[in-house]
Amino acid sequence: MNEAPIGFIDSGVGGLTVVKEALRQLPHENVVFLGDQARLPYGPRPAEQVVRFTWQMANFMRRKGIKMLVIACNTATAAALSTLKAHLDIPVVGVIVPGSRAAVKATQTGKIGVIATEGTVRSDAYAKALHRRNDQLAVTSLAAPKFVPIVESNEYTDPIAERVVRETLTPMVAAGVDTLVMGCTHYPLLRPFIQQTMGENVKLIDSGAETVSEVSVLLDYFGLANDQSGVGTRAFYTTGHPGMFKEIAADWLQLDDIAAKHADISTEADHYVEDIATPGQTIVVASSNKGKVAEIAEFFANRGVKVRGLADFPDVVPVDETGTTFQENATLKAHGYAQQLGLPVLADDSGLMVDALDGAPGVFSARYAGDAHNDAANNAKLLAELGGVPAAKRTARFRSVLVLAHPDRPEDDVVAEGSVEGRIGTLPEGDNGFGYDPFFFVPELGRTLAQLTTDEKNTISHRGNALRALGQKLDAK
Ligand SMILES: O=c1nc[nH]c2c1ncn2[C@H]1C[C@H](O)[C@@H](COP(=O)(O)OP(=O)(O)OP(=O)(O)O)O1
Ligand SMILES: [Mg+2]
Repeated sequence: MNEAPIGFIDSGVGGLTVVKEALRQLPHENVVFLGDQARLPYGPRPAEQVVRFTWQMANFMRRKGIKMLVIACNTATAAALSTLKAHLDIPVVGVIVPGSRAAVKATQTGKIGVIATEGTVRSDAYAKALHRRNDQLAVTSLAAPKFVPIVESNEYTDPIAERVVRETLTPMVAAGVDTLVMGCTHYPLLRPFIQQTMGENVKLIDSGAETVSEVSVLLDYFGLANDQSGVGTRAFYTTGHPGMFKEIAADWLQLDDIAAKHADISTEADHYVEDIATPGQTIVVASSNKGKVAEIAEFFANRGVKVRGLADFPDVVPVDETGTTFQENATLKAHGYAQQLGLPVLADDSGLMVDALDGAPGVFSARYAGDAHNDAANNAKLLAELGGVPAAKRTARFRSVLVLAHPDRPEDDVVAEGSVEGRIGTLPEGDNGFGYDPFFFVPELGRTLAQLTTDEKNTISHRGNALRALGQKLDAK
């Protein structure tokens, strides 16, 4: 457990100011970061929506098996900290209390300023936290909605940033505070301009940095600190484009080997769900098709779940596909293997449906050219059958039906399906994938499925779509 990572979540790159401090104060700890850049900024959004987005990030993090969750975002802390704390059985830390505590400690005159997003200012969370400690404090709050976009667009060192900071902070300068809380984790990237505008005597409080001190205390308190020596692992995810993220992260963290990955959290539950697949969990996929198993394994790897195929169970007796529909065959396979193995089993039955061939080969896709699984023979037959059919009439789709069966609860099947539209080419293109992939051209991508990586194929394929639908059904249960 102590080697489990600490999870940091934010609406964007701002949370990296917290991660930076964590890498400095807690270098042995393993760290996972997620920035929801695709839906940024959080500041102007209604609190109810911020709560839902924050749950999606938290559920993504739970799949990574984190031992502690840091909400490295003031807007999300103000909106969602209490509900996350109430439901999760790991420590959850927000940035507002540590920032307030540091401000109370720093002020001499009792005049404290807070700059934050509209959402945080509207919630009044800082003023409340400060007044809970000392109701004599004079608190001036100011929303700075232009700061987050400047940081996210990587312009935080530009002259334009200097001007925006100067203009925004004019009322704060007039308030005569001696301590200013940077109540948004994006703002420390603008620190030089903020300090210059406020004057060198004003103490700036970095709420994120203060939070890491709190994390450090809690790790010891709960006996969760990682005793390993050496530098921990760092994993970075963004819901946006990894390119821009990497640039800012590399600059700010002074790390040049940042591997940032795209994360799709749109299918995560936007509320608390009790059972969530965590690392160490294994799913048995009822398939002897290596390509299929590899795709399903890749999908679940992003969620921390290991996948085993039938190749791992050499004694299992093959189940015949005697059904007339994908769903019948998937059900036969899922139950046949679940009974034999005594484990929950996920089966996929899939196939290609070509319009010009009235939906053939359909459920017979695997044995189109005979009994054996012979991709080359199947593709040759497909080309022969389509001989002379012009490109515009070669429309087709792949379909996948998934059935998840439990050995002891046969009535509890979860069924999901997905499809992808395309066109059958005349020459094979690409070496990845399996089956009919080299001939399945996807017009929107200008490539065949065999020209995509497994990850890319999953984002658009029938199987990927079916897996996402399955995930949603499981989360809703
Ligand atoms: O993404 C795909 N890319 C290319 N071809 C595909 C795909 N998805 C299904 N297909 C075609 C080929 C396969 O041979 C047949 C599925 O038949 P299907 O019975 O579901 O699978 P299978 O016999 O290969 O393995 P198993 O039954 O052990 O899971 O449809
Ligand atoms: Mg089969």
